[in-house]
Amino acid sequence: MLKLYSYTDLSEQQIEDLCLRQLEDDNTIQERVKEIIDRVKSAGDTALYDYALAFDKVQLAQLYIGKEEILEIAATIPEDASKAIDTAYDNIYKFHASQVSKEGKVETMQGVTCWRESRAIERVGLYIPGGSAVLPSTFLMLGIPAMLAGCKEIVVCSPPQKDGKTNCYVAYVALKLGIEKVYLIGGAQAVAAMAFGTKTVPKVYKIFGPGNRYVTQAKQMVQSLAGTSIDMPAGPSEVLVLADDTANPSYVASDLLAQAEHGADSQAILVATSREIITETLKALDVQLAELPRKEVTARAIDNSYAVLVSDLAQGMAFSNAYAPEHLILATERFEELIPLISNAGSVFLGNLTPESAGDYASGTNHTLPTSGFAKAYSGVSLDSFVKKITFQHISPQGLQNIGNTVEILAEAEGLRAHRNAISIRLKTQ
Ligand SMILES: NC(=O)c1ccc[n+]([C@@H]2O[C@H](COP(=O)([O-])OP(=O)(O)OC[C@H]3O[C@@H](n4cnc5c(N)ncnc54)[C@H](O)[C@@H]3O)[C@@H](O)[C@H]2O)c1
Ligand SMILES: N[C@H](CO)Cc1c[nH]c[nH+]1
Ligand SMILES: [Zn+2]
Repeated sequence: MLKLYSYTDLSEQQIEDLCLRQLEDDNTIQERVKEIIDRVKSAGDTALYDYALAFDKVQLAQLYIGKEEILEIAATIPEDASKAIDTAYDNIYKFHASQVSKEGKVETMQGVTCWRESRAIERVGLYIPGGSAVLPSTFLMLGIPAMLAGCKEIVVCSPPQKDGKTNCYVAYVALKLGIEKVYLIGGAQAVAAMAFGTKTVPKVYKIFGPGNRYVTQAKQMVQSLAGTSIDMPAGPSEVLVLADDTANPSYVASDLLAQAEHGADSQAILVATSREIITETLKALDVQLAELPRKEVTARAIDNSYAVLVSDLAQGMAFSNAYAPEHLILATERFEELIPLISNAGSVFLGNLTPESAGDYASGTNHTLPTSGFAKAYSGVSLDSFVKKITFQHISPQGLQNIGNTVEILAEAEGLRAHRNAISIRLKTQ
């Protein structure tokens, strides 16, 4: 059952506390992940085989499946599933291809020209979750922009399944993306392997992808331990639904449950402008929950969630901005007027016919998004995440005359004579 709060009765501190995600056991997780990272760093592949046995309960013969096996496994995909993947692929491709942009050159002063060019990050690592559910959709969300950006080496890790392989959906996506190896490695050990490299797993410059708390913690740790860059902390899924009396309570309940079913540490928050919407949504939620195959785990996430009663939509938006949800659903016909009020959210779903599941799989936007309040400062994955922007400049003889003295004076003001000289020597000889 969802706990219920009334916004007007909450103090600022209580709102802040409500916006904290479940943080119990953080120290234990940190210690365990550090141990895993250290062991992968020192023992390499041996550690990876050991962890596959310990956590995924499989004795692997090899740490990856190669081209032949990918082809064989992909061939077993049911036809309706391959068609659905094709459609999702096309939409995600179209949306991310539209993000390819070229900036113009800018003459900041006559003869001084500056510009930026994008270059792909050469070696990237993609983590595809596969613990409680295997997520080939994440493979599309990461693989398509990596390919569009032109990344030369794309290393893919996903936990091995019970048969010591990956499933036909992941294999089919690998085939579509032209990826010839899928490493059968999950959790913090996969992140460590890609960050430090092992005999089998190539070291990468940047690691992408969502995952459970072990994966997310490991990504955060390898930034300082291995100097590896990461996309963002993309941990347990969460949703905040802001509903008014134009919402359909059954739809709202289905959206809350959709994110709750990801895992017990997921959160589904209902913010509503009337008690009636909350009551009706909770009724629908109970009915729908009882029918779900993952009802135990989903119910645990619901226990970890709550509803907030607000006086109007603007107050609801204030709470949403404080919470900074990974997904924000505006279950109201008045969504247009709320758009300018949104300051913190990973991805937003507008109106009563736009379920968050559409974005999870197939509409085109990326589903790898910041959780735990990180939407206050991070964006979700996009094509930009896979490139660096390099700046260029060129100065002509006229430009040197125009800018020279400014640089000389500023260098002198900082007491950096050699900087000044690099200009003066040129001015004298021109
Ligand atoms: N934020 C996003 O963009 C986004 C997108 C998709 C999924 N998700 C989230 O990704 C997560 C996927 O989690 P998952 O667990 O199903 O798969 P996962 O692949 O992230 O994790 C599975 C791995 O965790 C490791 N592990 C499990 N128990 C462990 C333990 N006790 N100690 C050390 N390591 C352990 C194992 O190595 C296992 O292979 C969910 O929380 C889901 O909500 C987030
Ligand atoms: N909702 C997840 C992002 O938080 C993405 C996903 C994949 N499959 C289903 N859902
Ligand atoms: Zn989802």
